[in-house]
This record gives sequence, C-alpha cells and structure tokens, in this order.
Amino acid sequence: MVPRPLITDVDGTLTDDAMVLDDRIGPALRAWPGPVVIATGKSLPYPIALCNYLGLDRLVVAENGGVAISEPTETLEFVGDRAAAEAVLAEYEAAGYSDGWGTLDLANRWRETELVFEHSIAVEPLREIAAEHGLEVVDTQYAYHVKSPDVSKGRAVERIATDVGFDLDRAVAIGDSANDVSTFERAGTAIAVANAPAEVQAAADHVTSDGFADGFLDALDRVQSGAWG
Ligand SMILES: O=C(O)COP(=O)(O)O
Ligand SMILES: [Mg+2]
Repeated sequence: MVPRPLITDVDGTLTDDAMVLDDRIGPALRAWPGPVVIATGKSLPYPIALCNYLGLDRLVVAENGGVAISEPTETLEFVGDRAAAEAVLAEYEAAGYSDGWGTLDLANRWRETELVFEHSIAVEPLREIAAEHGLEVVDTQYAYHVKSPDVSKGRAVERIATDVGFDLDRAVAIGDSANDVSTFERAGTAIAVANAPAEVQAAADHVTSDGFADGFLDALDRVQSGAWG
C-alpha cells in the first residue's frame, strides 16, 4: 500500500499554546511513512527552516497558499499580490491605525504575496478597507492576514500534490484554524486539534480530545492504527 500523505499546519498544531514547537514533532514527522507537506500562514523562511532542521523534504505551503514549494520537483509558485495588501495597510495607517508589529517587523519582512497584522489590532476597519480593495482578512487566531480571496492553503496543496504525484483523497490534513479549512476540504481525512474554533472543528472529519501538539500526535496514532480512516 502506498503510504498516505500528511499535510500539517504549524502554529497551534505542531506547537504548544505559547507557539513553541513540541520536542516530539521532529521524530514523529520523520517517522511518517508518506510525503509530509508543511502548510502555514507564516512567510517562507519559517517553514523552510523548520524542514531543514527537522530533516524533512522541503514540501512547503507558506503565506496561506501564496507560496508553494516542492524542492524534489523544483516547483516554486507564487500567487497573490503583496502590493495590493500594502495599499490596504497604507489606508489603514492613514486612518490612524498600525499593523501592530513595531519597527522590527519579522512577520512581514520576507512576505511576498500578502501582509499579516498583529492579533490585537482593530480588525473591523481593516476588514472594511480590505473589502474595498477586493481582499479578505483571515483570522488564524494568532494574527490577521490580508490576502486575495483566491489564495488558499488548499489550492497550493493541490499544486504540490499534482507535481509530486500524490493522491489528495488519501491525504490526512491536520490543523487548528480558519486558514486550514481549504486543506480540510481537499484531503481524504481532515482532523482538527481540540484548540480549533467550533467552525473549524465542524469542517473536519475528526476532532482530537487534546489540543495543540498533544492532539496532533494522537491524531497520527489514530490514523496509523486505522481507527481514523
Ligand atoms: O501565520 C499564522 O498566522 C498562523 O500560522 P499557521 O498557519 O502555521 O497556523
Ligand atoms: Mg495554525
């Protein structure tokens, strides 16, 4: 039997509640018998470094699907429009608001297809301005992302699956937030960890009892034992 692909979110799924990577994640991902796709809202250097130092193939979705990379097949795809998001930021700032990052902004520094705002900012005016520019605001629970509506982790995962040649119907997707629902919709088995909000849990086939990395590791065990198909 061909091993099942695994598509995993990072923040809130492979981490603890302080967003620190759980020590058990590296061994668990290296032991997964099929391809592993890291699909995150973070900018590209973060998941590339994660794969690098965990010893994983670089199959990466970054920026909520704005960037898709498969190193084995030399795929590098960008979709989305950072300039459009910058126009939203400029208008938001002109209205007296800020993106919340201060002067050392490591969240947007390497971001190429969207912009991210700190989670304590005033989101309603941001939503209004983004909508006027044809963009949307996605709440990952840790930040707000201003992005093109046609950009999604799920669409980027489709691109990687086509290039690498794996079957999404056999894939297992695990995540915790609104930006994971598009992946849930495409994978054969979708699992939300317990810290996911109700609407994200409702989009999954299974929900773990534990939250964060404890839930993720439990989900891997259940899939591998055949309990969750
Ligand atoms: O970048 C974020 O806001 C969240 O990142 P994640 O998609 O890995 O959870
Ligand atoms: Mg997450």
